[in-house]
Amino acid sequence: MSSSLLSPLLITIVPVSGLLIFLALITRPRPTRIPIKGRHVFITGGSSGIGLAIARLAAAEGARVSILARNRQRLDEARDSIRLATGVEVGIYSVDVRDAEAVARAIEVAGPIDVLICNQGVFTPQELEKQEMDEIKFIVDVNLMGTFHLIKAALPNMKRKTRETGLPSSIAIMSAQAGQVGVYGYTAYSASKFALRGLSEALQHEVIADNIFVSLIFPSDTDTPGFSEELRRRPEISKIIAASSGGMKADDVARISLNGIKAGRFSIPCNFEGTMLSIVTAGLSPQSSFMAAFLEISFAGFMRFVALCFQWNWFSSIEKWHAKNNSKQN
Ligand SMILES: NC(=O)C1=CN([C@@H]2O[C@H](COP(=O)(O)OP(=O)(O)OC[C@H]3O[C@@H](n4cnc5c(N)ncnc54)[C@H](OP(=O)(O)O)[C@@H]3O)[C@@H](O)[C@H]2O)C=CC1
Ligand SMILES: CCCCCCCCCCCCCCCC(=O)[C@@H](N)CO
Repeated sequence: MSSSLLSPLLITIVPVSGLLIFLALITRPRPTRIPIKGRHVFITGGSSGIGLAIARLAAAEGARVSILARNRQRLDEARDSIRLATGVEVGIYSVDVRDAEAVARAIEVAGPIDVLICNQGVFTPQELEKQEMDEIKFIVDVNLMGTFHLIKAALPNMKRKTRETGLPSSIAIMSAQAGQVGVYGYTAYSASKFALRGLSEALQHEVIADNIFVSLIFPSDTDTPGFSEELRRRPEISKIIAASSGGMKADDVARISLNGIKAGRFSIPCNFEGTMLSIVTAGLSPQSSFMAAFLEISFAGFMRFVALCFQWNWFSSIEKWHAKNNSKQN
C-alpha cells in the first residue's frame, strides 16, 4: 500500500483508538450491571403514567415491587392491573412524599430496597408572575424535598443490604428535559428538576464506595394521565417550545429507564433530542460508558451550535407571540 493512503489512516486511527483506550481506563464510575430479578424495586408515583409502566415492567422481569403514591384507590387499581398483566402482587403504600415521617414508616414496613426509583412529580406550568407562591412551593416540595425524604429514609438499609449481598444497588431519580434546559412557563418545575441534578451528582460521590449507582432520567413529553392534565394549563409558548422534542409513550420511557438503571448509567436520555441535550449539558456529570464519553467529546462544540439555533428559534417564537398580542391589545 502506498504511504499516501496509509498516513491519513494512521493519523486518524491511532489518536482515536488511543483516546478510546484512555477513556475506557478513566471514565467513572466503572461500568456495572445491576440485576433486578428477585430484588426489591421501590417506585414512587407507581400508581400512574411512567411510574406504573416501570412497576409493571419490573414485576414482569421478576422483581419484588413496591409502589408509593397518595391516592389509595389509584394504588389499588394499579396493583390490580399489574396482577392482571404479570401475575405479580405488588406492595402498595398510600403516603404523601412531603411527609418525611410517613415516608420513613412506609420504607421501614416495605423492607430494605435494592432499587429506589424516585419518580413522583407534579407539573403545573404557568408564568412565574401569575403562579401563586403556594403552588411554587408545592412543586418544589413534592419534586425535590420529597426525593430527599425518600433517599434519607432508604439509604441506611440499602447500604447494609448492598454490603451483605455484594450486589450493586441503584437510586434512580426522575428529572425531565425541562431539568436540562429552562423552558417558558416552567420556572418552578425546571428549578425543582435542575436541583435534582445537583443532588444526584453529589450523592453519586457519596455512595459509590458502597457500590450504589445513581441514575438521573430525562424524559420528554410523555403520554400519561398527569400530562393530559398539564396540557390543559400549558401556556401557548410552552407548547411551542416543548414541541422541539418528540412525544413518547410511558412504556417506552419505562423500558429505556429500566435498561439505563440496570446498566448503572448516570444520565439517561429517552429520545434522540434527549441524547443531544445530554451531550450539550454533560458538564462534569459522571459517565461510566467510554463510548458515550467519546460522543460527548466529539460533538460538544457542534451540539452547542445546534443548541444556539434552538434558542434563536424559541426566542423568535416568544417575540412573535408578544408582537401578535400587543397588536391585539391596541
Ligand atoms: N409525562 C411527562 O410529560 C413527563 C413527566 N416527567 C416526570 O415523570 C414523573 C412521572 O410523571 P407522569 O407519569 O407523567 O405523572 P402522573 O401524574 O401520571 O403520575 C404521577 C405519580 O406521582 C404520584 N404523586 C404525585 N404527588 C405525590 C406526592 N406528593 N406523594 C406521593 N406520590 C405523589 C401520583 O399519585 P398520587 O397523585 O395519588 O399521589 C402518581 O402516581 C414526574 O416526576 C414527572 O415530572 C418528566 C418528563 C416528562
Ligand atoms: C443540542 C440541543 C438539542 C435541543 C433539543 C430540544 C429539546 C428541548 C425541549 C424541552 C422540552 C421540555 C419538555 C418538558 C416535559 C416535561 O417535563 C413536562 N411534560 C412536565 O413533566
